Amino acid sequence: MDQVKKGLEGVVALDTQISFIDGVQGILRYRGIEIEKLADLSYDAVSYLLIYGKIPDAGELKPFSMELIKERDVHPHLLDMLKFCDFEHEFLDALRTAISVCAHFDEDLNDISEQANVRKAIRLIARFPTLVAAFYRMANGLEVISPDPSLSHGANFLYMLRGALPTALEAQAMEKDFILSAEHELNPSTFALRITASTLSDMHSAVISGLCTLKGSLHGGAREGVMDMLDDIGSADNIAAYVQEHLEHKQRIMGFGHRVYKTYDPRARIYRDIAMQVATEKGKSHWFDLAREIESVMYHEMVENKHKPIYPNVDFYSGVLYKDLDIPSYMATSIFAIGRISGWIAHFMEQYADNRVIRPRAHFV
Ligand SMILES: CC(=O)SCCNC(=O)CCNC(=O)[C@H](O)C(C)(C)COP(=O)(O)OP(=O)(O)OC[C@H]1O[C@@H](n2cnc3c(N)ncnc32)[C@H](O)[C@@H]1OP(=O)(O)O
Ligand SMILES: O=C([O-])CC(=O)C(=O)O
Repeated sequence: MDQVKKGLEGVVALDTQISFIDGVQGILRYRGIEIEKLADLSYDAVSYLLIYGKIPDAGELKPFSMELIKERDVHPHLLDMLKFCDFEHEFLDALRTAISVCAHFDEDLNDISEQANVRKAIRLIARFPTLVAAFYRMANGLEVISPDPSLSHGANFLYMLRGALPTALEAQAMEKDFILSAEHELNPSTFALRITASTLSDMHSAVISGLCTLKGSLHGGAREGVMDMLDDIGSADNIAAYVQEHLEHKQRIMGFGHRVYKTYDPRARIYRDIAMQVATEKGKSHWFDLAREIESVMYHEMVENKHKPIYPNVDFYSGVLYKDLDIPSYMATSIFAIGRISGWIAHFMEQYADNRVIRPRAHFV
């Protein structure tokens, strides 16, 4: 039997047409298009691209967006049931429960035909933001706000969260956040989802596998970790001690390092720009400045210790952006999932289109 690669490092498990990463040069493409070019599109257009393989023209985008808007509402009974969720912790747990309950309301649940899968996909993409915003309102004793059909995916999310319209820049930042979070080849949650799909289980079940896997602090949960770390560090004077102590005890600095990127994560650079713009608009650059300083200290610590540099990943400046959008850290992973859902759907469809059950071997010792 072949030698075991711990953590499957470098193992190529399947062919995909959905995204491409060059981890040495720091290149990420969705369906052949550089992430830098996609960040200015709408989330609806990028979701269409991921699922159907092409950037939609106006005649394709409009009906797709209309379908998404039509499906934003969630059944009031569902919200009633969700009141029993524990909102003290990461909302990911509530989202996982909500998707499980949504499955019972979905008339197509066990229909695994392509047409039914498209209908379920639209409903899932459309309802993730509604659910997460509703949890926030319920957790804080506020009235749940209905979606506004005139707003984009990102603007509508912030509106449902706050009960007030975001600025144009905030709305743009939220759209970009969803786009940058949408897809990343065979990351752990997508792999988990594809394994579930490969058994010909249904879409809701596969998405729940993705959610459960995204939650971990080495994956999507690191975004919450970054936000909490910024709070723990508090001010620039504390950075060096924090970083040195963590490295000395072999503890991870959240939002740094990546299995595939050996250079700067291209998404982190885009997040850095948008986080800076939002901080500037709000006239409060504290978190952004602190993050820049953490990045610099990390770099110098690595150089001094003759270690390979460890760069910020997608979770670092997204965490900073959320702080400047006044989003609490316990929402971070569930907001990541709002973006990631369209990538998950694309992988679910790709797995179904040319399926073989995913079943590797283990080496008995
Ligand atoms: C959406 C996402 O999932 S992006 C990733 C989000 N996760 C995080 O930000 C958590 C912090 N980062 C990490 O734990 C890791 O970098 C991971 C999980 C992302 C990747 O893990 P792996 O590919 O297994 O990297 P591995 O653990 O082999 O690390 C390689 C070396 O870099 C060090 N290293 C990697 N990341 C970090 C970090 N964040 N802080 C400190 N040291 C780190 C390791 O200690 C190891 O050092 P060594 O060679 O001296 O032993
Ligand atoms: O690809 C990975 O391993 C993790 C990651 O960056 C993502 O899921 O966006």
